[in-house]
Amino acid sequence: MSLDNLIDAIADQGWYIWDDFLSVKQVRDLCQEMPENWRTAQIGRSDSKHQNQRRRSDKIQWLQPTMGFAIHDYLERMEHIRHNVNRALFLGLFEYEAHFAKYDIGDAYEKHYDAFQGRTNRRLTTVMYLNEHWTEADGGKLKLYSDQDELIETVAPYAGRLVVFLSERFPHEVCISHAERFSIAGWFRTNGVSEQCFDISR
Ligand SMILES: O=C(O)CCC(=O)C(=O)O
Ligand SMILES: [Fe+2]
Repeated sequence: MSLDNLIDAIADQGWYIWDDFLSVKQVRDLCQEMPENWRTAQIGRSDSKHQNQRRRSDKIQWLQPTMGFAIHDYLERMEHIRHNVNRALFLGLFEYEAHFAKYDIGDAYEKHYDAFQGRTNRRLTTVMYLNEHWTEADGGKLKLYSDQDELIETVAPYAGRLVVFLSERFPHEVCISHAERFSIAGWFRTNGVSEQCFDISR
């Protein structure tokens, strides 16, 4: 698993799973820097944001490079990916935004797209998992579907594993979690204007 494999997989199939992207130590360091003040996650753009506990029940906290060394390091790694993916695939990825997510027992995220064509500038989704002792019984798997709604892959949220996929192409869901589940969800965005609206939503 490597950056070259990631680039080839995104070009060929649009998604990639990178196991051991981070070491156990790097995952632990990130967990140490995870803030405590979780906010209920929201769905949709700034003008239509609403909280919908049925569709999405995770709590989030946006990453800032100033939050700590491990977070800064993680954002640097994403910057490295952004640079190399742009160079190889000309996706025009301009910036990266990411939040920690916490799913308590019983939490889930119903099937959704991270981006709708022409309506947001999220192009490439990343999910980093932080669950060191995850087992089958803990549930919380990510299911990735094709745009014809066929199940492509079921992904357990093992620590160190990074999932990357094109935000507009793959509906996906987080199955009900039976244990506390931690992750960093992030999006590479293109710059700017879509359908005459600046998309500055978070
Ligand atoms: O945590 C995951 O596996 C995916 C989360 C997700 O789909 C999202 O935050 O948009
Ligand atoms: Fe998503």
